[in-house]
Amino acid sequence: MRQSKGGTVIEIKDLWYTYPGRSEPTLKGVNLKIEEGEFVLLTGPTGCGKSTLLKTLNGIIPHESGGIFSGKIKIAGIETGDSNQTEISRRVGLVFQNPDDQIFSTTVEDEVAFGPENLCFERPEIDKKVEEALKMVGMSGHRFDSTNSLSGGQKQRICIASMLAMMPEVLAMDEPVSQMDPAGTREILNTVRELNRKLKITILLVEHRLHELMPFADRVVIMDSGKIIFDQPASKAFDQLDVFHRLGLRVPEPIELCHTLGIKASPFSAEETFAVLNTENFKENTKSYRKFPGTEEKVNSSGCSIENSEPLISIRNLWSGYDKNKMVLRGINLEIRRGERVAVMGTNGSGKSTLLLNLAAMFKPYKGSVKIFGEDVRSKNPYSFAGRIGFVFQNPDLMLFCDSAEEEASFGPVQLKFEDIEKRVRISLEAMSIFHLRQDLPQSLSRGQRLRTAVASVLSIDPELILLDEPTTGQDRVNIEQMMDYFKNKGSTLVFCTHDIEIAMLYATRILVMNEGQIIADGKGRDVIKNIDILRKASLTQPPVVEIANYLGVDAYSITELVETLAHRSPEVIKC
Ligand SMILES: Nc1ncnc2c1ncn2[C@@H]1O[C@H](COP(=O)(O)OP(=O)(O)OP(=O)(O)O)[C@@H](O)[C@H]1O
Ligand SMILES: Nc1ncnc2c1ncn2[C@@H]1O[C@H](COP(=O)(O)OP(=O)(O)OP(=O)(O)O)[C@@H](O)[C@H]1O
Repeated sequence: MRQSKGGTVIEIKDLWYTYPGRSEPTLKGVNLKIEEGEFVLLTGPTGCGKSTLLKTLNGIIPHESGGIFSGKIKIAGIETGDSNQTEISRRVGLVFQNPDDQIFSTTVEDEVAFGPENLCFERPEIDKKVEEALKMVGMSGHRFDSTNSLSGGQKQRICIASMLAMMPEVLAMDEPVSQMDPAGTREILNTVRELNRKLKITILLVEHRLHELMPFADRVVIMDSGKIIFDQPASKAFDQLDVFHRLGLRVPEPIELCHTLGIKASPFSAEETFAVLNTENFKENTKSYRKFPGTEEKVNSSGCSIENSEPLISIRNLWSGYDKNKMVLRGINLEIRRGERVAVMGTNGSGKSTLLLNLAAMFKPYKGSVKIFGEDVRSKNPYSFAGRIGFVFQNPDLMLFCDSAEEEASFGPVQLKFEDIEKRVRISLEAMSIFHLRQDLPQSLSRGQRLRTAVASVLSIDPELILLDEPTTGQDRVNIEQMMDYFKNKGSTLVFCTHDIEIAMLYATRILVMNEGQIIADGKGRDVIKNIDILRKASLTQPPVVEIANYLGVDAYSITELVETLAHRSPEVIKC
């Protein structure tokens, strides 16, 4: 059992860091003090330096990275500048942003055992730690699996388990749950919080989805352009909502709702919001509300005019997988028409990425048929669809191999011998807000910037069908909106996997819910999310605003709709 020592565990003084080859520093005088047992949420716009800061804590920067480093970091009693990597990693566990950068063993068991082995525990103790850590992340059944056979969310669970098996004094986590389903996210964050409380493990966690994290954090720190510009207790963080809005960060729906209604309150849950709204004062005020400023219809209400068009994709009884003895997709029937924006949701490992790979003709069906643009994929070479389908992998790094973002975006148009390459590249880089980074080496961009580079490389071929595997992970609000608005305004046919129900409700014309390789629901978002049994089966939850509407006894699917519903109802009708 760890011994609590009390006091300051992380102390960063005037930290500056410039990556090799860059003229501008990425960290510009960071000062931060964290006490033992604190749970600190670190957020900020994409590319502001969060991952860079985390890498300085476990010594990767500067010990492995090179570059120009100045300032002091004292962590769990040692100075990182004077200590070697082994000494630092005994104290600090870093969960990487990209699980593929962290995982290097071939089996799950070896991966999780690696840390305790290095700490020289006896074999029975190592086995016990592996078992406990896998149990904590819900992966006990995968102990002997190959790490290559894991889905994105399963890989993230293994990365967390590897760190939990060591029980370091400080756990630095870089978007550790970004690819996890909502139920899994909550379970794992509960576990981390429990360890934080019981064992006083200090947590510094980077995340954009504040609504998922706020119930767990003690303190919120915001970075912008390499500096810490905000540091507040979690309970007071949203008193300065303008900071979040100005930086384009996502604000939890209950807080955004209260703000829109002009109520000064920061509830995190639907229940707390209901308590805030269920006051005489509020009910009295609703009498005078007629039209709220800045409310605009955003949620998608229909699958629109596409119902009669020819399907672009037609799938009949599809069985598919990586091994013929273990089918992943089991009897999928699906049609997708031009202009639809389909969100694919469901538990980690339920087969979403595998379905997307089938839609991209990267698999041949084991049983059943897949027709893309009317052509049966069995009789076609996948390359014959080049230029017509654009696919972005869950891990964008798998598709970035050029020397600059600009070259990435021009690769497809060059291969397809388009004439207007320059124009296509510019439009796609601008659409993803990375035109200013066009000369940068993709590997030297932040995760959010790399993901947008990968999307730009697909947009530049202007494909008929766009397939994106979790395109919103690790992005701030502004970038998510910009990307999804682009597809919406262009009328793209888009299929995207996501665990983000709020984004799916805002941008998908249709939601598919998967469970154990089957589609268990398929319809308009507002119909799908009413079915609590389906949501539970697929590890999903209703968006907070819908839960709040349920509490109030009204029908609304977005903040806008809820505000307008409240405005047009007599307060007595609201079932408070
Ligand atoms: N290896 C590298 N070489 C050069 N520059 C880099 C490197 N890694 C990151 N940078 C630059 O440092 C800045 C901060 O990147 P970092 O990954 O720390 O941002 P972030 O806040 O974690 O972003 P995100 O939310 O997208 O993950 C970015 O502008 C990026 O281009
Ligand atoms: N390359 C592979 N080889 C063997 N099995 C695999 C491979 N990739 C995925 N699987 C297995 O197929 C199943 C479905 O994986 P898939 O990646 O399609 O799930 P997912 O729903 O996209 O999950 P996530 O939400 O975690 O991304 C999982 O049980 C996974 O272990």
